[in-house]
Amino acid sequence: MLEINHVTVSFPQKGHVLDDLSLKINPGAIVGIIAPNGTGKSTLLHAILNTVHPDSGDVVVDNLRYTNQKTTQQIHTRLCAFPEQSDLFAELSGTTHLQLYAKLWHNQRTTPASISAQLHMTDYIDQPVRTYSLGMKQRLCFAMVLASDAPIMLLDEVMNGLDPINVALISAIIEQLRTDGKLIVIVSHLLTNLQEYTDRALFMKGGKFVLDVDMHAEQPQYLKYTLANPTTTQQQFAQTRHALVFPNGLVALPLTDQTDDQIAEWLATVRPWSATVMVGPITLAEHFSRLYES
Ligand SMILES: Nc1ncnc2c1ncn2[C@@H]1O[C@H](COP(=O)(O)OP(=O)(O)OP(=O)(O)O)[C@@H](O)[C@H]1O
Repeated sequence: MLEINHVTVSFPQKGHVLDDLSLKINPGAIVGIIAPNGTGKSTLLHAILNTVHPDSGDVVVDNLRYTNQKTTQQIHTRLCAFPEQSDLFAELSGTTHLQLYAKLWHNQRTTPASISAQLHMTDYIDQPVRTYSLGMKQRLCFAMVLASDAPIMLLDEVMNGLDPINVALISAIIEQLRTDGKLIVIVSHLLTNLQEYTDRALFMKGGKFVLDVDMHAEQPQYLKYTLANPTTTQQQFAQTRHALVFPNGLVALPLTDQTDDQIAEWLATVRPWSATVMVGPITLAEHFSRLYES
């Protein structure tokens, strides 16, 4: 289990990047951390790894805290962070990188060969990394996390630079990791992709979690439509129905407690106004727009 208890981190001239942040995650869960650039997502992962030391609060991994070298080592055998491409060794092969991670984390469950086959890397895995494209290096970085087989995986921008086929491949593997009981914290700007597999989505703002979406809970339904330049009548219609109005022109009328007749009436009203009218929950991308776009 991973616990973050009242963690505050500040940097000179930045103030609190993390402000009294708390979070508890059980194994077998994928938690997405969402926020615009420069908000503190990576800082949170660094605090979990203890590569950034909190001003106050603490991180607890399976009841262990970063109190001394021994507990730090014990925690670090349980955690594996997605490496930066700049950490790769240009002259070493992908296989050597996988062997290194497997050895450091004492992985006896999977082999570099099975991991490279799973990620369709077999053709080039024995070539030196200097011959890899950006996407090939990105896949190798993910393969290294798999090679660790650590119970907790911290994935910062794992999908960066990947084509849609590889995004789908890695997404499917992440879902399988959850089934295997891994605890995964993922930072990503691909919100439609996160929507498919996260168990929980946490939105950060001002150093705090401002929205915590349980993706398995029944999501409230909305009648959603888009108005580029709403008239006064259209604004009043939305206002009196307690609509959520988004900066990109999306209007969402809450359907909770509305009768079928009422919904049919609203549909008939808004259909001539907007080319796209639909019923559904607020998506992660829509939450993002509402929270961060001015
Ligand atoms: N070591 C540091 N020293 C000073 N300021 C830092 C340091 N690390 C991060 N920051 C600042 O903290 C803030 C949050 O940075 P962080 O990298 O955590 O953001 P992020 O949400 O991960 O952004 P991105 O989506 O761009 O990766 C930024 O303003 C950044 O400049």
